[in-house]
Parts: sequence; C-alpha cells; structure tokens
Amino acid sequence: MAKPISMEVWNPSGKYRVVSTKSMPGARWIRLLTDNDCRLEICTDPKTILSVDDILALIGDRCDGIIGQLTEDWGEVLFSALKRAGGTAFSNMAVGYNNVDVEAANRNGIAVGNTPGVLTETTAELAASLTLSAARRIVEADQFMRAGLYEGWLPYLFVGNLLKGQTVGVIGAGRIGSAYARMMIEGFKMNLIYYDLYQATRLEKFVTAYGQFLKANGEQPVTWKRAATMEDVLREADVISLHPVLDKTTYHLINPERLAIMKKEAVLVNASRGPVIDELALVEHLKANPMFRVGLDVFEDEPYMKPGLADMKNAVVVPHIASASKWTREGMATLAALNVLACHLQSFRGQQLI
Ligand SMILES: NC(=O)c1ccc[n+]([C@@H]2O[C@H](COP(=O)([O-])OP(=O)(O)OC[C@H]3O[C@@H](n4cnc5c(N)ncnc54)[C@H](O)[C@@H]3O)[C@@H](O)[C@H]2O)c1
Ligand SMILES: O=C(O)[C@H](O)CO
Repeated sequence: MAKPISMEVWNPSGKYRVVSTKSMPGARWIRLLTDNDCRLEICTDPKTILSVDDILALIGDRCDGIIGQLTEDWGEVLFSALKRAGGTAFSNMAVGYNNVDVEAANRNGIAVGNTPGVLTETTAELAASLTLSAARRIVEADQFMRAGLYEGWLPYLFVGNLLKGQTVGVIGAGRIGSAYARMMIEGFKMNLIYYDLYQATRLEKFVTAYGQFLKANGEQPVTWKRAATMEDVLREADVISLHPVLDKTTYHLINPERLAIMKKEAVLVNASRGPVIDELALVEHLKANPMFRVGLDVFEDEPYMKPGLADMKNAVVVPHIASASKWTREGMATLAALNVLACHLQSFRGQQLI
C-alpha cells in the first residue's frame, strides 16, 4: 500500500468521514459537508493523478463517502475497500461514469453520483471557441505574430473558413451537443444536421422557430435535419462537433473510414472524451489533408498526445479545460458534495443549490 499522503482536514470532530481526492474550487461544498456533521479530508498531495494505491491509503479503515476525479480508476478494488471502510457514497466530479465501474459499485452497495448540467454551457462555449479557433486559424496566426513574421496585410494570409450559412454537424445532441448547436445556429446562422440515438425535439423546435424569425426579418432561414446515420453527418457537415457519451458504441467512433468521408476542409471538434477519436488515424488524416482542421480538448491517452499531433499546425489543442470556468467548477464541487450528502448520509437535512 502507498504511504499516507498529505491531507487538509475540516471539522475534525465531524461524525462522518468524507474524503475528497482533490482540492476543488469554492467554499460552498466544504460548508455543505461540515455543516452536516462531516469531517472532511481533502488530499493536498501535489501528484496530479492519484493511483489506486494512493486512493486506498486515503480511504483507510473508515470512510463514509468520497469525492473522486475523472482521472481515477474507480473499480472493484476501490469500491470494495470503501465498503469495508463503511462507505456508501461516491461522487465523480465530472459528467458520466466512463472512469467508474458502476456494476462494481452496485455489487458493493455504493451509490454513485456525477455532476451534469452545471457545466453544459461552459463546455459548449469551449467547443464553440475551438470551432472558431480552428476555422479561423487563430493559434497559427497568434504564433506567427509572436514570432515576428508579420510583414503586412496579404490577400492569402491565414485564410480560413466562414461559418455563416455553412452546416454544423453534431454527433450526440444531448445537453452539451444541443447547447453547442444553439450557439452555432444563433451566433453564426449555421444550418444543423445531427445524429443521436434519440430525437432532440427541443433543439429541432428551437431551430424551426429561429428559422421562422430570420425569415420574418428578411434573412435566410436556418434549417435542421436529423440524420439517419452518422455517416450522413460526416459527409454533409462543414463543422462537426462530437458530444456523445464514451462507451463501447462510441469508442473510436471517428476512425480512418469515417475521416475519409468528411469534407477535405471540414473542421472537427472534440470536447467529449478522447477515445471517441482514433487519434493516430486523426494525425495521419491531418498530415494528408492540410486544410482539414481540428480543435481538441480531450485526448485518447491523457495527459499524452499521440505522436505527431503536437507538430500539426492544423490542430488546436487545449488540456481538457472545457468546464474550466470558476462558476462551473464551484458548481461541480457543490453538486459532488450534495451527491455524497443527499443520497447517502443520514445527516443530510436538505440544502438549496446557489
Ligand atoms: N471536455 C470536458 O471537459 C467535458 C465536460 C463535460 C462533459 N464532457 C463529456 O461530454 C459528453 C456529453 O455530455 P452531456 O452532458 O451532453 O451528456 P448527455 O448524456 O446529455 O448527452 C450525450 C448524448 O450522446 C448520445 N449518444 C449516446 N450514444 C451515442 C451514439 N452511439 N451515437 C450518437 N449519440 C450517442 C446520447 O443519446 C445523448 O443524447 C460526455 O461524453 C461527457 O463525458 C466533457
Ligand atoms: O466530464 C466532465 O465533467 C469533464 O470532462 C471535466 O469537467
């Protein structure tokens, strides 16, 4: 077992021991726990990603609930240790459960929470930022300026793609995919084609109403289409943004065959999960198609990029920051604390968010 790691302790005499594997922004989540008779222990070890052994040491002999991070591997080993320590509650500080073996949690009687919703707009805004950065070559142009290469305006200097009137393709039109679609439609008057297992009725109604508004004001109306296949989106769209959950149906959803049917000058954005794209295939595609551009917030083997990606001028890459606004991260921390309290600790008396 790993040696004990550094901790910050709040309300040392609290009845319930709750552990957070990381410091999280804001004070509200801390107050929620301490006001409800929890002794909160926050791991302050500088190591970025804790191993299973590190977390076993944090759980120790007694732990009622724990807040973990998407970089951690929550499976049988940790859930059975939490059960042995008397725990009943785990919350991921993230949307979804792709780092969590929910069946193992169930087997061990541990309820599992996550933090959706509060990061929808923030994540969609980052996807929109990546779209613009890739389409208008912002990072390349910034680097060019800083390198002192600008000698004056030229007709061909950093020519990119106009979004207005083009087609935005969304794969996974759930909370974030729909918010992103609205931003691109309202902001840039793009037409929508989307693929999801379910119909995005509210999104469709929004585009219809916005199209009618534009028409009534003498502008070209925007349109929507629900694609029968993902391939239809890839073939038709000028910009494609990926927002599905990561599971076995979406692992390497973007592969060499699907890259090959996309437009040569398309923009591809991923702010969902890295393994949704076969990243090695993407690097090859970027090399062969210099006008094809990507904006990536997530990577297949985080924190690493596949060989060659960092050299590609047609890729904009940021380190998984899509939910990184102060309001959102504080909200995620609050939701994670509420998950642990509300579902699983008897001390919970009812608190209001915000
Ligand atoms: N980069 C970040 O920091 C960040 C932040 C938040 C969420 N995320 C990720 O973004 C994604 C979307 O989150 P959300 O809150 O919108 O989730 P959501 O559940 O609201 O939406 C996911 C959508 O994907 C669809 N889907 C599932 N399988 C599919 C398939 N095979 N093909 C097409 N669509 C499919 C679902 O029907 C659903 O509509 C998740 O993967 C989440 O982990 C990333
Ligand atoms: O799913 C999430 O919450 C993100 O990837 C981190 O904000």
